[in-house]
Amino acid sequence: MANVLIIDNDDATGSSLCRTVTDMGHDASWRKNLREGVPLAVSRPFDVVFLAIHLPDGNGLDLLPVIQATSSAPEIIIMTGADEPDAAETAIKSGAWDYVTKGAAPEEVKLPLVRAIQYRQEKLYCSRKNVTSLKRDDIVGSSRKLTACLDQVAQAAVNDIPVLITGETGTGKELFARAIHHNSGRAAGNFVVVDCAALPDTLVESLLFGHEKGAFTGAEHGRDGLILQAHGGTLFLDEVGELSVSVQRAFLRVLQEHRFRPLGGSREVESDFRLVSATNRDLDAMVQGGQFRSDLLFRLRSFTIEIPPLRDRDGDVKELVRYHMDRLCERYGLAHKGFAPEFLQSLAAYAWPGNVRELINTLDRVIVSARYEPTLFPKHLPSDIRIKAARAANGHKRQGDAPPAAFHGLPPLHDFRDETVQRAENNYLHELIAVTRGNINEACSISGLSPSRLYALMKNHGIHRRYFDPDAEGE
Ligand SMILES: Nc1ncnc2c1ncn2[C@@H]1O[C@H](COP(=O)(O)OP(=O)(O)OP(=O)(O)O)[C@@H](O)[C@H]1O
Repeated sequence: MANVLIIDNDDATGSSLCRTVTDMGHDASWRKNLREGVPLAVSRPFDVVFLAIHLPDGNGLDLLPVIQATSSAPEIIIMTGADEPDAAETAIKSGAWDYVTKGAAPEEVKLPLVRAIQYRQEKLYCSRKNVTSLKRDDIVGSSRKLTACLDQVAQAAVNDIPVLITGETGTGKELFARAIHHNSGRAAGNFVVVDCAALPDTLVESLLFGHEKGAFTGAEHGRDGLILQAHGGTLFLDEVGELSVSVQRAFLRVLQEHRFRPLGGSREVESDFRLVSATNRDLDAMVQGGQFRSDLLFRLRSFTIEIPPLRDRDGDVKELVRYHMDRLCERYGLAHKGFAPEFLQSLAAYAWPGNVRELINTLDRVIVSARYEPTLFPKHLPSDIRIKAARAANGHKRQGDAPPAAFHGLPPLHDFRDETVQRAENNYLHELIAVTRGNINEACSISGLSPSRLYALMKNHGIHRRYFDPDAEGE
């Protein structure tokens, strides 16, 4: 929630702005002259100040530098009259964040305000970035696009504004929502998931708001709803696009006031939760089609994180395969497996319409087909995946796409050698784990390495030492 100060003597403009700001979930203070407005800006931290130019006791632009010099250094949005074409230019030259015309519709005021708040949050994040190290939870991948999303998680974690996570099915939206929670100041509170697609119409209100004993037939005990369970923590609305219109209305009120009345209750209760939502639907199109409330959408997406599909994340498939294959082997009590390079190449060539979830399901099928065999080859892949991957590779050739760099000519020997050694070492280590079934003495005796050298090599390759040392903590 941001703190916004309005300095304007015009009653209609001031009250309309106050309403818009509070409707967006922020705190609004309103003063009608510089005599009261400027001392307030000095004494209390504000994020944004809406400042009129012509005020009863002076020109707002003259005091703009004073407001900017306060310790909270708020962003200033100047309010100009429709008949002052030069005022906008003057405002920008004076270092204001933006300007709006007095009497503008609320929608026109919201965007500069959202941007100013986002800018401040990013600034705050950058200043804290050096001391903040993100807990990635189980998020695997180091592609540029995934790393950019992790940066956004870090930004979202240091403030409390609502976050909307978008992306195709199976891209990891829930995982990212959990990462925001675990890295936030609310990590000690609950992370409560509301699966909006699975809320039965008849029970939705009691599930969300809770109920008192005897509120309806069969309510033998009172019960807290999901919203109250999220008090002090994070409420995650998964598949938010599936909320029915009547529940959207009820939710909007809860988001505005953070208060609600349980079914059968006589008093309202309060819940201080942070909201994160996710969807794979086009909510703007749903607003256009009348299926989603625009005022609710506005509240949900103060900050947006768009998770890219797996096919656009260069190199992540390989990392995900190693990570999830190791977890699956552990779950089935199997020794860890090595990979033939062609196995990984086939997986990387496939488009993964179901994204990471489809990849994990595929690996599950691979385990069934490979069982105790220590190395995975393309033949272990389900045939539909092999066929689609082969078609995708052929498609590239037929369409005359530039062939991969390796086919043009040779890379520099130095790069080629390094990459080959790295790959060979990595395969060797996985084979070693598989062959020795995690017996460190046997692994040292086969490889001729000391335990410390072996552990160091594993660390270089991002392979966890617990494969040989089950008591090892996460690194
Ligand atoms: N980057 C990642 N690293 C490791 N595992 C991942 C990653 N992304 C997703 N997963 C795994 O993929 C599966 C699907 O992820 P998740 O449920 O978060 O996707 P989603 O986008 O919320 O899907 P949906 O839209 O269908 O609800 C989960 O098992 C999750 O742990």
